[in-house]
Amino acid sequence: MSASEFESVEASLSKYISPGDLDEVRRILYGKQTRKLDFPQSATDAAAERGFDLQGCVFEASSEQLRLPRIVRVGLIQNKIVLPTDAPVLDQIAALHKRVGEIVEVAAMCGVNIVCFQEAWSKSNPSLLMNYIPNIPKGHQSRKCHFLAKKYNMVVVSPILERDEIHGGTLWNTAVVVSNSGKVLGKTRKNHIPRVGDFNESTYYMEGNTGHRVFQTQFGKIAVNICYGRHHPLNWFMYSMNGAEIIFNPSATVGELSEPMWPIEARNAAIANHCFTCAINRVGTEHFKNEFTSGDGRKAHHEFGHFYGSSYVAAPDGSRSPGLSRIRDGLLIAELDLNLTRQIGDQWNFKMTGRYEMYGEELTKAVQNDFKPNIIKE
Ligand SMILES: NC(=O)NCCC(=O)O
Repeated sequence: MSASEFESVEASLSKYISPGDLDEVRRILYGKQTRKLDFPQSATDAAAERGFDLQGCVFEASSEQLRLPRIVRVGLIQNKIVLPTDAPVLDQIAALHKRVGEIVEVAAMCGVNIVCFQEAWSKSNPSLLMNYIPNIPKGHQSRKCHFLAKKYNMVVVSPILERDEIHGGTLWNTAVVVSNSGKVLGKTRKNHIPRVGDFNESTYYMEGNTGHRVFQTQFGKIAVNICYGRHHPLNWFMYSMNGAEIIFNPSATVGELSEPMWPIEARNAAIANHCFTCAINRVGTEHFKNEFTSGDGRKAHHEFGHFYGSSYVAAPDGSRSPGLSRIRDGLLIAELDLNLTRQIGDQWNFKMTGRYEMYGEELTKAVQNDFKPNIIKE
C-alpha cells in the first residue's frame, strides 16, 4: 500500500490490535482517553454525503469551586485542492471556497466556536507561488470568512498569502483572525520560513514581523503558529508567554519530510506550555505541470509528495485526539475546557519553574558575535 492510500494509524490500530489490548495501547500512545463527541444526525449525514471524515472528542477538566467550566469547541478543517493546479486561479479559489464552506456548515451544525483552516487554504501548496495574491481585508478570501464568521457566530482563523501594498507589494504568509462579529480582529504573520526539501518558501515571502500576537476572542485567547514555526519550541513558547490558551498550527507538509515529527511537535508544545494546540495539515497529492527541483540531487519532479492530513488536537495533560484521515478531507471537532490549562499548570508548574531570566541573559550573550560557548574542558 502506498503512503497516499494508507488511511490512518488509528484505523490500523483498531483493525489489528485485540480489543483487550487496544485501550492500553491507546493510553500509552495517546494519553488519558478523551470522550467521543456526539454529533447531530444531520451533521453525520451531511459529512457522509459531502465525502469527508468527521470526528470529535471532548477534553475534560476537573470541576472547580471558584470558576465555572470554560467550554469551547474548536473545528480543524483539512482539505484537498479541488481543481488542478493549472486551472484559472479564480476558479480554483471559488472551488475551494465552496468546498470549505460546506465543511464549515457542518462545523456550525456541531456548535463549533472557533474554526481554523489549513495553511494557505484557498490555494495549492504555498511553496509554489501562483500569480494571484489577494490583499487583506479586501480579498476574496477575507470576504468569505467575514460572511461565515457572522453567519455562524464563529471565530474564523484564515491562513492566506498576503500582499502588503503599502510596503512595496511585500508578500507574507499570514493568518487573519476574523471575530465572530464578522470583523477582522487582526492578522499574524508566519515567523519562520522553510528552506527544506521542496519548501523553498524564502523565495516567495518574508519572515513575519508581527511577533507573537495573541487574540482575545469571546471564546478564549488564541494564537496562530504557522506551519514550519512548529519546529521552533521558542516560537510556541512566546505565544504562550503572551497568554495563548489555544495555539493553532495550520500547516502544509508531506510524508517523506515530516510525518514522524508531526504527532510529536504540537503535542509537546501543548505539554511544555500548559495550553491546547491544534495541528492542521493539508491533504492530498498536488500535481504541477511544470517540473521543479530544489538543487538537492533529486531529479526534476512534478509533485511535492503526499500531504498526509492527520490533523489533531493536543491538551496540556499530554493527551491528544485521534488524527483525521491521511487521505481524505476532514473536520475534527474538539470540545475543550480551558480550565485544564491552569489546572495542569498548577500541577506541573512549568511556567513557575522556568528559569526565564537565566535563559534571557544567556541567549542575549549567545547571539553576540564575540559569544564563547560555556564549555568546561579538562
Ligand atoms: N509550509 C511549510 O512551512 N512547510 C515546511 C515543511 C514542514 O514544516 O514540515
